[in-house]
Amino acid sequence: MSKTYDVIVIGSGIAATTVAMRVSAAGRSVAVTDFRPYGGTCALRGCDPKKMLIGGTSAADHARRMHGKGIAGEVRIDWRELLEFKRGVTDPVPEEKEKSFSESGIATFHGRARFVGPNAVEIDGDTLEASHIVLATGAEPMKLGIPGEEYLIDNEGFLEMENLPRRIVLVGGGYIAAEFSHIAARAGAEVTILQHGERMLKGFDPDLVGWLMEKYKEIGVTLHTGTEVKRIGKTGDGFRVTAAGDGGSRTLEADLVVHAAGRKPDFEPLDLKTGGVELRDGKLALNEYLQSTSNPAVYAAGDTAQMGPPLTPVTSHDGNVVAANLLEGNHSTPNYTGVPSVAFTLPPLARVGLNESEAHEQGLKFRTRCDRTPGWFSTRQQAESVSGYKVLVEEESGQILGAHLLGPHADEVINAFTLAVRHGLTADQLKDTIFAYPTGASDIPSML
Ligand SMILES: Cc1cc2nc3c(=O)[nH]c(=O)nc-3n(C[C@H](O)[C@H](O)[C@H](O)COP(=O)(O)OP(=O)(O)OC[C@H]3O[C@@H](n4cnc5c(N)ncnc54)[C@H](O)[C@@H]3O)c2cc1C
Ligand SMILES: NC(=O)c1ccc[n+]([C@@H]2O[C@H](COP(=O)([O-])OP(=O)(O)OC[C@H]3O[C@@H](n4cnc5c(N)ncnc54)[C@H](O)[C@@H]3O)[C@@H](O)[C@H]2O)c1
Repeated sequence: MSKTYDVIVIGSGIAATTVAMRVSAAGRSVAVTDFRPYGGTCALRGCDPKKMLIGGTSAADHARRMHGKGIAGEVRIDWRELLEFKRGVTDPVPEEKEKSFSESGIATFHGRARFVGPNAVEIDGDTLEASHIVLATGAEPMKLGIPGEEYLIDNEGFLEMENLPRRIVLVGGGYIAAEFSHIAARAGAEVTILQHGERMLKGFDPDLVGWLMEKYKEIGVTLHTGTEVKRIGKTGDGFRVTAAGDGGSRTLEADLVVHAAGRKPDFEPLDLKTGGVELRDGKLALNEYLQSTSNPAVYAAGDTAQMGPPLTPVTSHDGNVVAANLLEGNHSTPNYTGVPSVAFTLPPLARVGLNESEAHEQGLKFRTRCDRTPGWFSTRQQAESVSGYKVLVEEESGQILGAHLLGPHADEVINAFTLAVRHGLTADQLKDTIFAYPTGASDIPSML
């Protein structure tokens, strides 16, 4: 027998939670399902567990930078203890999340949903029907289509490994490679990154990424750009990674090989065709209200919608848009202006708004302020050696078009620039703001 709800939400990450809680609070009957423990990528396999590990590595890194400056003695990371510290925060999430759904009157299911009709899904033998179905199914590591792919561990495996292996190879050179390499190298592993692009972190400003690369050298991370992984083989107690690059073929021995080569939604298990949900260029075909153009009963939010950048604050923004449209009819559209992004390296790298090539492409007239700032108080006080900024200001309006920051406080200071970019503040308005001193934000007027 089938069960009927107003809304079925597939997934239990931030996008799903935002929709389910808001719609249920408005009195609609809601069912949620996930085939993994409840909580989604950010809380269980992404942002939060990663930041827990970075907390430990950053404490050790800071102590090492302060060596001979008032801090004495060797600092060592105890991986097992750090993992336990992380687990203390992340392990309770699934139970707490399910409890909060149940307390809100949301029906909870555990299993993979697939469409059995335009308004119906099947979950482990149960058929659920609803006026609306929300896809909040996130993204998965991309298939690389190379021999030995099965030997790769993904973000989930890395963030759960019991022991830190000696030699780690990361396949890819984006966010995950940038952050995991900094964690592993600080914790004592020999890390190599194999990146098929020309440089790391292609979404970030090239000059600031170049400055950050000095840090990679300093902490002993080996980077091979222009290098594509072709095969992974098993050896007696480890793996052999074969890659091809400009300089020919390269073979590396490793104890662990990590997937850091991009993520995308996995639509296959959902049987979208049966649900009447069409794809366009491999993405869900959605209108501006995040509603399927082929099946109006279906909406999508977060990484699976692929409308904004695949970042946590975007997933909750999408979730709010979908919830508003479900409750009051289509009227809300997402606004992705000024979404900030941070690579949590040590020090962190951050951006918001346009970079120089995007501003040129839009035909904008702008001035750029850019400098390295190792001599600034905020950097010296942290015993850091690498920091800098680039800020783009539109000539005529004086508005901040984009900000790119590298340094000990970049991950927090970017939020002040986010406010400026999203709400059209001018450089003069930011300059006229009185920031608390001595903080990272008190550097802002000197960047304008
Ligand atoms: C290692 C890592 C670090 C990250 N760090 C950051 C960061 O620092 N800051 C940031 O902003 N973003 C970060 N991100 C990105 C961020 O985690 C994602 O953008 C966000 O979690 C996506 O949320 P979501 O709700 O769209 O999907 P998810 O949280 O991925 O939730 C989707 C859920 O749907 C379930 N599901 C899928 N298909 C089905 C099905 N058919 N039936 C039932 N359930 C299904 C999945 O099991 C999953 O739990 C990171 C990502 C990774 C991988
Ligand atoms: N701090 C954050 O906000 C954060 C942190 C981690 C992940 N994330 C999210 O998760 C997503 C996935 O992260 P990611 O680092 O896996 O992807 P990414 O898209 O950031 O980077 C993937 C990189 O792998 C390279 N690559 C692809 N195939 C390759 C191959 N066969 N050999 C060598 N290199 C290859 C690509 O050129 C690319 O540079 C990101 O898009 C991001 O939105 C965000």
